[in-house]
Amino acid sequence: MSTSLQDRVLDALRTVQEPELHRDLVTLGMIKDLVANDGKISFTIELTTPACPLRNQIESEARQAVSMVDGVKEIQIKMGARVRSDGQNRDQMALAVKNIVAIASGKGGVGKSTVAVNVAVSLAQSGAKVGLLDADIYGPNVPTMMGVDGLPPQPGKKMMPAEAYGVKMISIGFMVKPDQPLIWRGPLLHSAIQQFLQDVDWGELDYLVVDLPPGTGDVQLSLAQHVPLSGGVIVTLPQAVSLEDARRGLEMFRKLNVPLLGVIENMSYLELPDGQRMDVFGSGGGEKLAEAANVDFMGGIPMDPSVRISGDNGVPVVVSNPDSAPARALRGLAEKIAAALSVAAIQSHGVSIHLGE
Ligand SMILES: Nc1ncnc2c1ncn2[C@@H]1O[C@H](COP(=O)(O)OP(=O)(O)OP(=O)(O)O)[C@@H](O)[C@H]1O
Repeated sequence: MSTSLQDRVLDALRTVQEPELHRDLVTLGMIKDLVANDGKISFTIELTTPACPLRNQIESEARQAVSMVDGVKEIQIKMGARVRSDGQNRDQMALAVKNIVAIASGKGGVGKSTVAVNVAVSLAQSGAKVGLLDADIYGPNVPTMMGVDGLPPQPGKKMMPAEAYGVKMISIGFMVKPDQPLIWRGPLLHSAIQQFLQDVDWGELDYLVVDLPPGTGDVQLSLAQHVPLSGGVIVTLPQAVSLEDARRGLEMFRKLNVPLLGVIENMSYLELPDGQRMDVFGSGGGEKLAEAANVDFMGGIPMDPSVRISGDNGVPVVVSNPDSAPARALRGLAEKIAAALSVAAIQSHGVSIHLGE
């Protein structure tokens, strides 16, 4: 019995792997609206994130595979994206958020907030629905970096988040006066976080990025415990410190049963006017940390005055200087985080759940 053209096209697409998820496009439920009509084939490839850097590669491999099928005369491929959820049920929190990722660091001043802000804005620029929760009680500087003074007018019962560069944003800094020392005791902090998750009108989000306070102690641990996280990322400097950092960062996420998605190194080097690179903070720390923690080293961000100036001016560097080296690095890291979240989502509930969706 001969198989239909449609079935043969599907079989061909089963030979095309999603390079990051290591499974084929059909098994991952990424092929939608397949029509085979008189040799004319059309279908949509639904990527797991709009921030997928491999979109062209996936499209061309799919086209190549289908073009080999007997009887195919014409191929039309549409590229789409639907961010998969990590499978956690957040309904009881009335939170329609598919993935929550925490940005953490072993110590202060390493650029954790800079990474959180630019990753959130990059994901929004790619077309995803993104929120940013600044939970850094020691230095809530996300509003400054996003150019936001405070909350918008609050007409209804639910708290409306601020919004900038396509990202919905809320900060623990909105809850204190500028010069008030930030003394947050456990219960107060937890109720603030609870409020941010439950009482804020986030709407539907693909990604909620959480800027944690620096450090991996009890405060961070208990704070992160109150947020149903899909994964965590650690930001570090290249200094050869910190097997200790790695251990503590790893411990923190492990205690929470949260996948550590990877390590990001900030201020990796300074590019001098003659093109040479200066290792201001040493080199190799990020990779060592990742190796010690047995997680992915996601990459480094160069040191560049434009990053600080952009942060101070409230225009993140991926917006103010999109073609600069740090902006390109930060966009690449956003793509890596999105990919790692896709992998974690697929691993958390297998692939079968996607097939009928
Ligand atoms: N790659 C970079 N190049 C130049 N300056 C940078 C870079 N990354 C961060 N900075 C600057 O370093 C300072 C600290 O960064 P940031 O506030 O993001 O760190 P943090 O780890 O969140 O600090 P905190 O411990 O206060 O939360 C900021 O002024 C920021 O603009």
